[in-house]
Amino acid sequence: MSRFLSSPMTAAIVGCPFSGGQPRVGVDQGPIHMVEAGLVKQLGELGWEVKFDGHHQFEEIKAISDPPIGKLKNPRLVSGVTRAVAEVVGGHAKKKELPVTLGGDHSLAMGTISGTLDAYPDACVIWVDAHADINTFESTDSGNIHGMPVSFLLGIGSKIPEFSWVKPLLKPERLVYIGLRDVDAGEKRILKENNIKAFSMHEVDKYGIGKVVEMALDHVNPERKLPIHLSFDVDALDPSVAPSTGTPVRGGLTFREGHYICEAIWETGLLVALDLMEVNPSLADAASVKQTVTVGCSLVRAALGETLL
Ligand SMILES: NC(=[NH2+])NCCC[C@H](N)C(=O)O
Ligand SMILES: [Mn+2]
Ligand SMILES: [Mn+2]
Repeated sequence: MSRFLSSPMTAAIVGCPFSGGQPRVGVDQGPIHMVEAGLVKQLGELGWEVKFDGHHQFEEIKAISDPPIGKLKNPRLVSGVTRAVAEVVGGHAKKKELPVTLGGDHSLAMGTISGTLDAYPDACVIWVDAHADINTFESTDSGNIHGMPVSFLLGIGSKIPEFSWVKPLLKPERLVYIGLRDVDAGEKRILKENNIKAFSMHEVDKYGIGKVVEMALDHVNPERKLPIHLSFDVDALDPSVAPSTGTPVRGGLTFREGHYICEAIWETGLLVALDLMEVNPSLADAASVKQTVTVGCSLVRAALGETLL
């Protein structure tokens, strides 16, 4: 059941083979692997109409010359690609379809969330990740834009002309994190200064995942009536569960905790967009890759209504 989607419910798979927001090759192969693992068919079996137009090639986006801006790497490429993604995701959302964006690196969320907020200005964002991805132009150490999309969406940090298309439509009180455990010092300051609610692994341990999801929803969606964008970085899961990802951090969510989050969000009936990011099939051995791709697909199914009984 979903309050905002048309029936029959349509899921639009947005395949984004993109790696320009971080340095490790291979994350662009994530969406291709998830589709090849049978995701389209699996969602069909759950009762969804599934649209899949093939993977985006971003052919129109050529960053002929893309020197760093400050520390930011591939800025024009990331801007161009995420802008195209925003158009596609926003278009599906306006048609009352559920965009399911497969990454690719998490800089893509600059596009997906812009698209969602274009269609649903009052949407809230649940960001499930080991990382806060909220570095600004000033605070980033790595210069990898996949560690920065949230700051652009909030409109904090120096404005960069190349990213002027990103409207700062996300309000800090409409954002909540679950799963954090590797947050840069500058990011901790930004979270505090902007009063952003975050449930780290410490809170998951302390309260249990059921209570954490409930508290997260109470914060961003107290009356349970706002549309929800779920942005899930597969590195939120423990590396023993999802090893094939570019920035693994130990001490993460268990298989069930990850799935519980997806199931509980689906149960709200408020989901309007989903991202599944940072699956990198070129890191680790074949068995680990298969495990990570499989878990990526099952998280998507859980968020789209698959139940255990
Ligand atoms: N989407 C991710 N996996 N992000 C990792 C970010 C790591 C680090 N905080 C950085 O800014 O570079
Ligand atoms: Mn991450
Ligand atoms: Mn991330």
